[in-house]
Amino acid sequence: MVMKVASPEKVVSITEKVWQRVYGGINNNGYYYHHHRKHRRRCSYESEDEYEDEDGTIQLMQMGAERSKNVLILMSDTGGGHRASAEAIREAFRIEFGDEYRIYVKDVWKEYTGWPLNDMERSYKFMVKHVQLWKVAFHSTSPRWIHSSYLAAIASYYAKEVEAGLMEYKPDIIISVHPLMQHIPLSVLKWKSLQKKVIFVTVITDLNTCHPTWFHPRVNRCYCPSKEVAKRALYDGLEESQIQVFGLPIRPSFARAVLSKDDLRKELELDPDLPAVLLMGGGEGMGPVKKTAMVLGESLYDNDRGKPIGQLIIICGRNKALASTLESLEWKIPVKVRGFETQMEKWMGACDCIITKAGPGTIAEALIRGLPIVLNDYIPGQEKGNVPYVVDNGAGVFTRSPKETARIVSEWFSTKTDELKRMSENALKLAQPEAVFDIVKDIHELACQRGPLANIPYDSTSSLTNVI
Ligand SMILES: CCCCC/C=C\C/C=C\CCCCCCCC(=O)OC[C@H](CO[C@@H]1O[C@H](CO)[C@H](O)[C@H](O)[C@H]1O)OC(=O)CCCCCCC/C=C\C/C=C\CCCCC
Ligand SMILES: O=c1ccn([C@@H]2O[C@H](COP(=O)(O)OP(=O)(O)O)[C@@H](O)[C@H]2O)c(=O)[nH]1
Repeated sequence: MVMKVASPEKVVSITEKVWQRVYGGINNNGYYYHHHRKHRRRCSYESEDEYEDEDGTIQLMQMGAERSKNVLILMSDTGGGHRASAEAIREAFRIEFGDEYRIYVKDVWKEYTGWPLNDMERSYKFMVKHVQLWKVAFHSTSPRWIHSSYLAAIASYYAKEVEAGLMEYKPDIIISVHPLMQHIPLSVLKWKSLQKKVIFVTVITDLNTCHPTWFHPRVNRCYCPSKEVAKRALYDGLEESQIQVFGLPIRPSFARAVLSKDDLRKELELDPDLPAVLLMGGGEGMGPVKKTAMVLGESLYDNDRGKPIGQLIIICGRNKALASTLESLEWKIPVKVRGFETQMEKWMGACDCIITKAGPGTIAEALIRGLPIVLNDYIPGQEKGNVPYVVDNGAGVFTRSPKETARIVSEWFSTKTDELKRMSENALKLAQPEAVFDIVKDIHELACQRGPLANIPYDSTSSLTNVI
């Protein structure tokens, strides 16, 4: 692996100083040299044919390029979607780049700071249960001057803790998949003069009406899952060059799933012939799941013929109380009640349609599987815009009424199978299974474009701060 420093004079001299302090050597051609080491080609500033072998024994190499790069993904379990996206990104890095990147998925706030940052999961659960409270909190914090000043105050209060939390992982790249994880880490990077060393990108996990805290003008990239979100980002002051629209990152197992519906049904012990509806409410099993299940249990049973016209799979996520209540009920139709499932691609692949609250992760996954969607609820604010995203694109319907939901599904399974098929086709048109790969490849490109300062080891960044 070779590198010639092609950056402006100033960078060369800064780098030279740091490099001399750390390793003590730079040759006349501007190549950094290292004895007797060969490495697989990774990020490179120049093409291989510009390689010059000094004397046959000295190998030239890119500064620090032989080590894996550390990627820190910042997330919080406020809902299930942020973790699912973080894991999707981790898996896509592994598939695309093997050991070139070392990935850490962390809630740094929870591990290193104090209240209120370390307790966001509980606070969020409480607020969305009292939905009006969440609505007020979401909208009242939307103006930039409000959330910026609030987050700036928290950043200065927890500066040391956040710094310790970030530096523990010596990140070359920080990826935030959470709306409240831009301002504070970016402030810390600024205070530590690490902005040139560390790449910071945001991967937005809301499909439409996202909160403006997602948009921070100092990010290197802001990955927007839809054109609607990109428009908001531009409106909020991000430059076009900062924005990329690839889609919402979904676990690669969804994109790469190959098993047929018949095989999946066998594996999951489902009825091989009856149409199947999947009922869920995000990672926490939220929304009117119980009531909907009970009405479906009746409406998917044909009383005249004395047999079911469909089967029901209910995934309750982390809502254990819901799972045990549903398990204790008597059903006329085949019903499977499950807790938190790790192989959602299989359950979705085995079903014919889905009923869910308007969680962006579940929606994006269902689209990839071509499942028509009945949206039966949404969290005000960030999930509101997901309803027109699905309905206006002909991939599903919205109703809050469990009775109406049951009627729609019964019709899809009996008299309106053509509508079910049409919606399934529309769902597949909206799907973006490759988004997560496009995102990690773009991040890799960013890492490759970074100048040599990005490769200076963390142990030497105090020297870096002094010379910049
Ligand atoms: C009138 C003056 C008000 C001054 C502010 C005072 C207090 C703030 C109180 C509450 C904070 C409200 C935060 C609002 C911003 C939310 C941004 C957002 O979109 O959050 C969404 C995430 C959840 O993720 C979503 O989950 C969904 C599913 O459930 C779905 O998957 C979706 O795709 C996801 O995006 O929400 C959070 O993470 C909220 C955490 C709530 C933390 C409450 C803590 C309350 C205490 C103090 C606040 C501390 C820090 C927050 C600073 C907020 C500044 C904007
Ligand atoms: O048992 C479950 C339930 C949900 N999920 C995943 O959790 C995420 C839920 O995200 P979404 O944005 O739909 O809603 P949230 O949970 O954030 O409200 C999706 O990726 C689901 O596939 C899962 O893996 N197992």
